[in-house]
Amino acid sequence: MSQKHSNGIVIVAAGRGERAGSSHEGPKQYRRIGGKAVIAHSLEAFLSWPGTGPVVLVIHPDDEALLDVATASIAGRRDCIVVHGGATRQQSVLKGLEALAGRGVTHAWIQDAVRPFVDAALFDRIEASLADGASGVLPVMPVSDTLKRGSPDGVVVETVPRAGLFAAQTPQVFALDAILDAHRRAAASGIGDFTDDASIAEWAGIPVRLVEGTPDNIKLTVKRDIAMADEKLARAALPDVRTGNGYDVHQLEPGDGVTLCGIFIPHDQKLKGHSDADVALHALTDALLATCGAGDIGDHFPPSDMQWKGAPSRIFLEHAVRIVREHGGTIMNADISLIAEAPKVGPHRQAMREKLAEILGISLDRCSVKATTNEKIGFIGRREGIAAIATATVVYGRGGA
Ligand SMILES: Nc1ccn([C@@H]2O[C@H](COP(=O)(O)OP(=O)(O)OP(=O)(O)O)[C@@H](O)[C@H]2O)c(=O)n1
Ligand SMILES: C[C@](O)(CO)[C@H](O)COP(=O)(O)O
Repeated sequence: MSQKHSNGIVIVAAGRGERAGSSHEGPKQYRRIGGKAVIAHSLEAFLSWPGTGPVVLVIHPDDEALLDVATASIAGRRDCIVVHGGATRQQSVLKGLEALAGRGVTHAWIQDAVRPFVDAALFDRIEASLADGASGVLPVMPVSDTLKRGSPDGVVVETVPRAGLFAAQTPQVFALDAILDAHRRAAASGIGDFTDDASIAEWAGIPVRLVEGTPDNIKLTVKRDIAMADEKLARAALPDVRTGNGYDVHQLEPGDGVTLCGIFIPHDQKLKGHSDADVALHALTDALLATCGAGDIGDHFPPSDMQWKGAPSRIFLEHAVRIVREHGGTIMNADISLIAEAPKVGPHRQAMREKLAEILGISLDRCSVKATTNEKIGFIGRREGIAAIATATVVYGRGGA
């Protein structure tokens, strides 16, 4: 059954974070991870989601200034309602729900400020469950460790079957009237040891539907959780730089010239191959494809396919450039080493670099061509073939490859 609803958000942030230990930044919800306070991550996740209505921030009376600093740059922060919490999470949630009442909200989304990795995909799953008529929704992750019950003196008492057991996350979402009533009744009855709102709903007889949580949506509880969250965000902010390499070799035979890096060089030999046998562009094509795991030149242009007979190798390279761009890549640099006894590459090097710059669509200083002989050793030294080694550097955008 589908029903119209409007969402009010309660973000509880009035705890003291004793298990995480103290810091000069204040309790854990004000600690900076990835350059931003934990509570700012959680708040931004909601404010950037279109389904969000009024937001209540439940804070400790001592933390007004910390909240202002932590959320100063967040658009929409000034529209949030700020109330003071209580001595327990349960009491803080009740204060937040009371602040939502009378604001035209049908459903309350109750969120721990200290779950900074909550995401819009989870909101959408919850929303779908509400639209389907759920009166309460709880995001959960199945428990994956074997569970033991221990005695106070540290001895295993029993193994608890884990089938059907889940770890509860937030946001936990309920019809506002029902959960507010349940919280009020629990408080009036002096029951103050509920650690989450789904257990209050359970106590009050409100059916709660499970939806799949998000593995990353962890609660920052101890010091190590905060350090790991910070490292995770620091890693995510690093540019995604990838390097690919490629190698190719073609045999020489009597002829009138070779094409290397797209430049024809008159010579008394030619390179034998299905296409124009430009080893340099072939190696670079492989290097580019390697940066996004897109196979090699043979996968894209099988030698058995007659349409590539005598083809100019720039079309292979252009294809690789397209694939890199489709994966969100920006080519930063291409470097080719040619290994040939002859012809001399030096006089053509500038033209080769210009050709690479044109095909790759990057500046000349990002294109390098080098050459070396093989000191008359081996098949290259005997002028039986020419080889090329290429390296490409590509930066991929987040959400790209
Ligand atoms: N009196 C309280 C206690 C907790 N919370 C909030 O409830 C969430 C989850 O609680 P928890 O991780 O237990 O936080 P703390 O109570 O701060 O941690 P600790 O138990 O280690 O002191 C946190 O966002 C916390 O700020 C709250 O609003 N009011
Ligand atoms: C609400 C909660 O995050 C769900 O897992 C959890 O119960 C909070 O527990 P805590 O005792 O306040 O850490």
